[in-house]
Amino acid sequence: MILLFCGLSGAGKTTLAKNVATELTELGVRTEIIDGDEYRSEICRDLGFSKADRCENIRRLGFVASRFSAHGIVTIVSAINPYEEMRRELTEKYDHVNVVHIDCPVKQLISRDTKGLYKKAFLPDGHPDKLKNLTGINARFDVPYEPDLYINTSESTVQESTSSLLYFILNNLHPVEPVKYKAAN
Ligand SMILES: Nc1ncnc2c1ncn2[C@@H]1O[C@H](COP(=O)(O)OS(=O)(=O)O)[C@@H](OP(=O)(O)O)[C@H]1O
Ligand SMILES: Nc1ncnc2c1ncn2[C@@H]1O[C@H](COP(=O)(O)OP(=O)(O)O)[C@@H](O)[C@H]1O
Repeated sequence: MILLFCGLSGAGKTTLAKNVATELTELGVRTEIIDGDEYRSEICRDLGFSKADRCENIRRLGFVASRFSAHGIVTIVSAINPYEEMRRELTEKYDHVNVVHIDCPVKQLISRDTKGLYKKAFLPDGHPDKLKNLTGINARFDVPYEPDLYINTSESTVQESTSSLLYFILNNLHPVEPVKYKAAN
């Protein structure tokens, strides 16, 4: 099972992925988090934030997720994943993909500003530190069309949001299916 998170920076993706992974592990459910930020400093370090690079990023994360998921591991892809076309591509390509929209109003994100990115996006044009492509401010984010789960982190506590996610995962777990290997040629 793949949980394909999408949501703006600071919405709560990392917090909820880690919390639910802890709870699942305690229940004996094997879980893996594929975090956009983390993979960007490793196998996606060649990628920036253009549309083409973001799409390539999501393709790579989706592929890795599919390998974990094929072994019965609950796999959370925690990335902004801003384009509906990419979410659809992965949903069609791999089995048991669930889109989870981690939502939060931009006004609240600007006040959270956990990484100082929003402050940088609002710097005047021409400022050397200005962030020109922050998703939701000056770069596109497609609101997901009919996500499998919607969580608004401005309306619920971390514990409540974690519980919604945990409930969803436990109710949608699939039995492990044998992994099929294709010969490379
Ligand atoms: N311009 C711009 N826009 C969005 N995010 C930015 C940007 N520059 C750096 N960052 C940092 O990169 C993290 C997002 O990486 P992702 O791999 O999740 O992005 S994407 O799915 O490919 O759009 C994101 O992590 P989160 O804050 O956890 O979402 C930021 O820390
Ligand atoms: N209901 C909630 N769910 C998740 N995070 C929340 C919630 N309410 C407040 N927060 C806070 O919002 C911030 C989210 O940061 P983070 O998880 O790093 O976001 P992201 O990974 O989407 O960039 C954290 O400081 C977290 O404590």
